[in-house]
Amino acid sequence: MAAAIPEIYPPKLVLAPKYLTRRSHPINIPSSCSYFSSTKPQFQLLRKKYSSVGEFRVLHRRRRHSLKVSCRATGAGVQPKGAPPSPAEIESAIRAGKDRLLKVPSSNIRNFCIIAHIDHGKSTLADKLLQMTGTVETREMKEQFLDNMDLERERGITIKLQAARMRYVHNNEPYCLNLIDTPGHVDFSYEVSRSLAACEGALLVVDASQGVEAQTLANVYLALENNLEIIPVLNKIDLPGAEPERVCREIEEVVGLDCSDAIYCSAKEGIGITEILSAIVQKVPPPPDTAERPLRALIFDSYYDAYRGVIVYFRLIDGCIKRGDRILFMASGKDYYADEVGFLSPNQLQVDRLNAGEVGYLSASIRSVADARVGDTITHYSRKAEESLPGYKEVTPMVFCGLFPVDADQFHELRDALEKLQLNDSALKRPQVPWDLDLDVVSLVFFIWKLFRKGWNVECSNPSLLPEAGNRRLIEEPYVKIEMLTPKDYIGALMELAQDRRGEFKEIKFITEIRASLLYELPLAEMVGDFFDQLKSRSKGYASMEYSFIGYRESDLIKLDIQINGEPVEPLSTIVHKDKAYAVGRALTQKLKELIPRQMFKVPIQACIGAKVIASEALSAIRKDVLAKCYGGDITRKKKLLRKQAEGKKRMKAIGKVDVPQEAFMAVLKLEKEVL
Ligand SMILES: Nc1nc2c(ncn2[C@@H]2O[C@H](COP(=O)(O)OP(=O)(O)OP(=O)(O)O)[C@@H](O)[C@H]2O)c(=O)[nH]1
Repeated sequence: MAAAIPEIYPPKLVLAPKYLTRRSHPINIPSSCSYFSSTKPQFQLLRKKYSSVGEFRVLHRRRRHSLKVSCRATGAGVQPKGAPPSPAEIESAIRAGKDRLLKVPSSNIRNFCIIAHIDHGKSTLADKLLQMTGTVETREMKEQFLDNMDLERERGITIKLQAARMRYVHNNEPYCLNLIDTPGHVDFSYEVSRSLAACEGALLVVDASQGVEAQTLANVYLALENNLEIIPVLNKIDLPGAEPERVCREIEEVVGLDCSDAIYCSAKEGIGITEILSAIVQKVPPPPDTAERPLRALIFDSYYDAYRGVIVYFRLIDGCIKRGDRILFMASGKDYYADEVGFLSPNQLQVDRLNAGEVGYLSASIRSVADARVGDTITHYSRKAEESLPGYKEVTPMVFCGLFPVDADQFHELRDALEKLQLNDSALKRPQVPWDLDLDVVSLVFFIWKLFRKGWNVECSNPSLLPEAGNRRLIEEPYVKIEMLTPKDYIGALMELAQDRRGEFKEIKFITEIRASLLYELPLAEMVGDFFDQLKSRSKGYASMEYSFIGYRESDLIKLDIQINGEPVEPLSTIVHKDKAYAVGRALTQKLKELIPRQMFKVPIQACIGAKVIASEALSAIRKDVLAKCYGGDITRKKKLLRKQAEGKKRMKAIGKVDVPQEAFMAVLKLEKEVL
């Protein structure tokens, strides 16, 4: 254990600013120090490891010039921070649980993740593992440690991946267990696939009272594709409705996994946790020892920190990474100096170096997450890996959304907010909106449609720009393949739902006597919105689904325009399937009639396809009783007053402009979802 101490307690040296102002200034360094940092953050040290005498270079980040600093033997100028610990200090560190910083050989490292359907108890189990291994003190435990984004807590689902290093002693040998938490929601399958690629094993957590769900299957297939060792765990056995034996049989039949030594557990009650930890040590293979190869690290998550730039979470597949290394992101082609490397336990802890097989984080003053995307490979700038790690995918936008503030004056604030969001989420593409225009337009939920005209193809994401039917040859829309797993009683209801949404039936399979899998292909436009809600409500919450993009297909789509007082309102234009145009048109006009305030003149509200009006409503005029002041009196006088009023209204109608209130756009958005 004593040999590992320098790794645990690297004596830190702080380089005083006065030594960074002149070139080639000699510095005296105590020989016990292994690395140092600078008190001036704008300087980055290129060589941090050195012997007591030698030279190293200091780089000024912004100016990109470097200083040469030579070192002599001991003396003043650099203060060591923290002397090596005494044996008594080490013992107390072990007692306090801080010995998890201890390095273990790669044969004692286990990298694993937990895969499960949403709400089957992944986060609860992860928290219990952290607690049982002493990684997190019980009193430090927040409600759930791994779901530590506010949004995640609020919604109760895991969105962003997190990782944690745990120390576990098995048969008197210390092991380092790295847990990578995966999001369980259908929308994050790429992130799940990258975190699976960072592991050698997976705990397959299945709710013993519910059984295998669509997403369990999808994630198990992903795990099998990545050659992971899968350990089945049946959770929630404390529930009265738990049937672990039945669910075991279901896993064997549906997934084809041997469940003879599946672990029964209750993450909530803490039952079966030790068995799970032992199974991880015994069954999950250790990472191969490839520390000598050129560096290759797989990024499985990243986030933007306002002070340190992008923080990258990665798994070291080959080689090693040290603080101060010049690193290259192979897909984005960007290079940086690693300011800080460390691991998560589950809070970030800095270390000097990480080796092949370990999971850690780094910060390198990276400005945008787009430079270090999930799935990208990190290598050394000077000793590049020949090939990047497989599986990297550019995330292509599938759903487009028009965002707008209720108050049109806040467009610039909205733009700033979107820019910030984009720094943090590389999947977000900012719209090409002419921000400088006085925009009080609103767009509905858009997708990309592909248009094929004679000889050339275009992509269109704005319905108001869709050419008339005569000017285009064909139009394609994105399609998805969808698999629904449902108890057999709800098969009819779900088939009806899919068919209503223009779904093409592909296959039905009975995976057990009582559960079936339905396969459909349908347009993405029909699936976003409330499809998932409908699936849940029609199956009383028992069905689950999984989908994947399968490509573009030709479709009979048309543009539906809305005209108010004869004027087209472009932001309300929408693209709908021909068969649904009438229903959408009718619903839109009716809703607008309720929302637009009455004017002094009659306002027609029409839904049109090209020049053809398919639905129409009229907003009646506010009438002033112009005859009120005529007590009795001459009929010709009354007629004259009425004629004058009618003329006035006619003139107003011709020149009058109807303001559509922002609430109307919002309500139409909601309605679109309901009708579609
Ligand atoms: N009775 C019982 N309830 C449990 C057990 N494990 C988890 N739960 C409950 O199940 C619900 C879902 O648990 P989570 O751990 O949030 O589920 P999850 O799989 O992480 O969900 P996502 O983060 O959304 O993917 C919570 O209300 C937990 O309290 C268990 O062993 N027994």
